[in-house]
Amino acid sequence: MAPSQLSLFPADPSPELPDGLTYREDYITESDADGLLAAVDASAWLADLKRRVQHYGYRYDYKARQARSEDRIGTLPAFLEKLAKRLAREGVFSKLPDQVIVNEYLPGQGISAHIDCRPCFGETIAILSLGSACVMRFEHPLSSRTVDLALQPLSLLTISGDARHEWTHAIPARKSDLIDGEKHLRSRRVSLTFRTMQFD
Ligand SMILES: O=C(O)CCC(=O)C(=O)O
Ligand SMILES: [Fe+2]
Repeated sequence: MAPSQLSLFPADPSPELPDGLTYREDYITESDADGLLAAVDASAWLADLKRRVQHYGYRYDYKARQARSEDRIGTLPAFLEKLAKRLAREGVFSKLPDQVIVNEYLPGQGISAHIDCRPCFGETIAILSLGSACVMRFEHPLSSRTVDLALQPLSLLTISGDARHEWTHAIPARKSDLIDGEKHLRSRRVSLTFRTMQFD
């Protein structure tokens, strides 16, 4: 079994990741994660959604479901710039990511099924997970296929291709997940989502 499949939710005995998804465990170390969480927690949270978020680079407008050039906030802070540079250097992105959203999920919080804004953001989305594990659900609306993937802390998920354009992703709003057949109570999870802005 490929390492990327070890944490797949075993509802389907031979689940296959959607094309365009990559999942890597231990992308960062525990001490990197501690440093990132401290930096995030020293920054201001926006509390206008059900979950708290922070926006960097460009502000994302949840009502209009877009970010535009006029939504520019500024350059990424050093703690995110360092990761953005690593992601570009390693070829995860073909150019330096310039937009980051930090999401905080307390037990019971989630994000509803969506496709990240296609005209605003480039081909690749990269999500770094900190804190609690949680299940992300991918759904292919045309075929009704669903794939549940457990995102472990320190892991990096990249979404591109079919997974970016044809599948939705969501984090069910619940307090526990079934991971490898075992009930896993959620604690606080913080994710960092890196993107590249795309302008017409
Ligand atoms: O928090 C996550 O892992 C997913 C975040 C997400 O899908 C988004 O911000 O578009
Ligand atoms: Fe998303």
